[in-house]
Amino acid sequence: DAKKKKVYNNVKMETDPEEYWDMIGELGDGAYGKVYKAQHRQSGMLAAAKMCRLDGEDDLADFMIEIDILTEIKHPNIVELLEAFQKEQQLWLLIEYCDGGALDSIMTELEKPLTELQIAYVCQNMCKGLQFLHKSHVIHRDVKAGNVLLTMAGGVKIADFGVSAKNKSTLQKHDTFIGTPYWMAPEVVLCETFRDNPYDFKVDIWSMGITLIEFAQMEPPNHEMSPMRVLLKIQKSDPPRLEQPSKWSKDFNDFIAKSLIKDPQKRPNCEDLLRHPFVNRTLDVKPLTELLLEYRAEVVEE
Ligand SMILES: COc1ccc(Nc2ncnc(-c3cccnc3Nc3cc(NC(=O)c4cccc(C(F)(F)F)c4)ccc3C)n2)cc1
Repeated sequence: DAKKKKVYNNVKMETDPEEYWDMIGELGDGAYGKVYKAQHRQSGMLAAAKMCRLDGEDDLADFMIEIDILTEIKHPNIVELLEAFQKEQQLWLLIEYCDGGALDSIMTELEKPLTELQIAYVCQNMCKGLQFLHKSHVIHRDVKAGNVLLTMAGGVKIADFGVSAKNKSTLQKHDTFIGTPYWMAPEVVLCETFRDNPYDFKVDIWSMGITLIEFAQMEPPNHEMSPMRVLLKIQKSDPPRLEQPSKWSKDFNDFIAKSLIKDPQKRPNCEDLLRHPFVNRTLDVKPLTELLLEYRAEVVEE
């Protein structure tokens, strides 16, 4: 019988994106496939376009998890899916282009960490984005500076470049860990208590706490250790702290301590954290736009 044509309402089936979009540059060539900078011919709108190969029968169904998440989640602090195309064995995802790039690349390029005011502004926006994700019953599971995108206007957008959404359902596939261990919460490391755990969204709060240390020190805690050693350390040691606490405000140190509470039941959620004095105040976008102009100057220079 004719293969039942699956209807994917968010995907333009059997359509070539190049009918509407010009590929004007390359953004990266990661494990997931090629990513281009694309411009919409009609509107001039910019996008990041990722082409994924559909080799297996169930590949499209797996990518549909990512497409469904991104279609359903519309929030100023989460990257926005503009369009998705399927053409033969290719799936194209087009995401609104964030012209500031990823925060880990910005720190690497400028060879310096963020200031406390820049961290507070980014943290406030990340909390709002994560709050929305969690309210939509989506757990990110790989929060880190490399998954935070900026726009030159000072927009902060949570993305996920790492594993395909398929691995979002479980952290393990064929018993290999997926995702980077340095940002992993203790309960994830323990794992046996992890499945069907009502507090599993709290893993993103821990990873955000680790990401704040990464913003302040350019690297996550224990970055000098091997991934395997880190898993044991996270599980058995006290929560990490800033290396030089006296260099930072009491509020910043306290916010990190609360995000890095080992017991997920005692760890605060995004609502709780948005009431914390470190982020519960009017924060100017200026420190971040200054950072972006420095970064823009640096990149142009090269
Ligand atoms: C090297 O310099 C730059 C300069 C600008 C940019 N800007 C930019 N803006 C938007 N997207 C990207 C991007 C870069 C590399 C790979 N993928 C990118 N975006 C992207 C993200 C996704 N998916 C997600 O971000 C995603 C997937 C699942 C869940 C979630 C979340 F939980 F956050 F909602 C987010 C799918 C397809 C694409 C093309 N890059 C990046 C690097």
